[in-house]
Amino acid sequence: MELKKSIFIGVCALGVIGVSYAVYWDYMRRNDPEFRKNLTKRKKAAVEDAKVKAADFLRKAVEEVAKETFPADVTTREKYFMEQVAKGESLFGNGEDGYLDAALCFYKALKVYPNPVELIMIYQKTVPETVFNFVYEMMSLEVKKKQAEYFENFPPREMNVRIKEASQGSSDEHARRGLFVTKDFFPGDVIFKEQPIASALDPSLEVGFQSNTGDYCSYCLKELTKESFREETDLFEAVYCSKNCREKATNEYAALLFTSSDSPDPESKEARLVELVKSGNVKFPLMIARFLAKMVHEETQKVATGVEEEYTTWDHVERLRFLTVPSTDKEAREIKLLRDLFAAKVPGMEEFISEERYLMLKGKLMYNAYGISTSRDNEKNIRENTEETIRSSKPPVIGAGFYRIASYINNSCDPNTETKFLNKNSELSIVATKHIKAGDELTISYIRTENKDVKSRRDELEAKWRLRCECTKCQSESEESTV
Ligand SMILES: C[S@@+](CC[C@H](N)C(=O)[O-])C[C@H]1O[C@@H](n2cnc3c(N)ncnc32)[C@H](O)[C@@H]1O
Repeated sequence: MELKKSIFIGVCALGVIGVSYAVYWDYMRRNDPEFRKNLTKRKKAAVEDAKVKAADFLRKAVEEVAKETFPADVTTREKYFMEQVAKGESLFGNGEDGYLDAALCFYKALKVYPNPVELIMIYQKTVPETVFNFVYEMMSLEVKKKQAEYFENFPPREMNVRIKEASQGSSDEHARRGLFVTKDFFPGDVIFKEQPIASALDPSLEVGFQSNTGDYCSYCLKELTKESFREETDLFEAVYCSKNCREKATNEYAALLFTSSDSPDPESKEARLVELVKSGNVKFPLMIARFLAKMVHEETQKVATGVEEEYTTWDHVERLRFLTVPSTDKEAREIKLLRDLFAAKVPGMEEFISEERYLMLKGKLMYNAYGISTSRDNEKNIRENTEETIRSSKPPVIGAGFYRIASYINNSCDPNTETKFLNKNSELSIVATKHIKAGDELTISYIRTENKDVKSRRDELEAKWRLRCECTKCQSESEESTV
């Protein structure tokens, strides 16, 4: 048979099969319940299959985009942005088959747009809902990926330390992290330096509280000289050592917490916070207020500038271990005060400051903070601190700071590092006191250990940190005492 003829017969046969199949299918769909059930099942399976394929596409797309380098200069970024948006529009214009590819273009456009938050809002109004959901899903996948890789990206490599499983420490699996060095250090070497996330002077040392012990910068905790820059900016009557410190404090928290006014209302919420801190000589409610204000500032900055840090302050804090602070009347008063204070200023913050979150935050700050020692005069008569859980530094301790990396250092009663405040401000330096080899864990003494035997050291650590010290010194001394 000729090739042409056989093709003709073949096509006719296919046509007949096609028509009879359509008739059969329609008949069965209307009359056979079993067939209808199977059909629904198959439809569901097809939807599921499409979902799996879409999820797979989106996951791979996020991984690929993470490897891409985007144009650096403004003109090429703009050109790239316009290209991606135009391509995305034409893809979704072709119908559902183009939705995934369209979403990828819009996601890539987000990468070079100066204000991503604004662009997301534009997308929400202008692209089909399914496409928008795909873009949104890619953004969530990116966030999840970043969170999962947190300990690979943080601390930055140049700091020569990594956060890993610790060799000693609590049996609680969440408490087993520690800080390890990636190169050798020798006694006296500064291993890394770190600025606090939040800090506070001992309230009795704030000038507005009529201290007679000396003046310290309310922002960086540096001791002030006669020539120091001084400007009282708020209800707190804080003084600062430089314009820079005043500006930072104003931007990060003071403008939000303490609105400046010539005759502050003593009944105002701000005044009540000052009174609470002052009367109890407690810095943690103030540190928490500053921390929350800083978070708000970070968010508003992000929206205003479109520039986003790789990890937010909350991302850092979330991973830190803490002990639960019991809820007493004191905490209830602090919570109420902060909720009232923030409610009037930032929508949503009142709900955010739940009892659970406040106690968690207080626990994180209290059990991770370091004492700050910036005074040049060791003999100064500094009022006894009422919040003793902070990890001690050499006296006199004039305040406390909460740090992202140093928080991970575990206790040892024979430590290989010590804290120093080399710039005489709240910048913490972790300094080697021994030869530390690459891969070794860094340790610090949480308490002052001079003239204390294993029992008193363990008792003190138990009382303040609820930890039974398992450092090598305590282990060997407790073995000796049982022999
Ligand atoms: C400030 S955190 C240190 C980092 C913490 N290991 C982590 O995983 O994030 C303090 C907690 O670490 C544990 N820890 C630190 N030093 C320890 C030691 N010498 N013996 C037992 N547990 C210790 C205790 O659970 C303590 O409450």
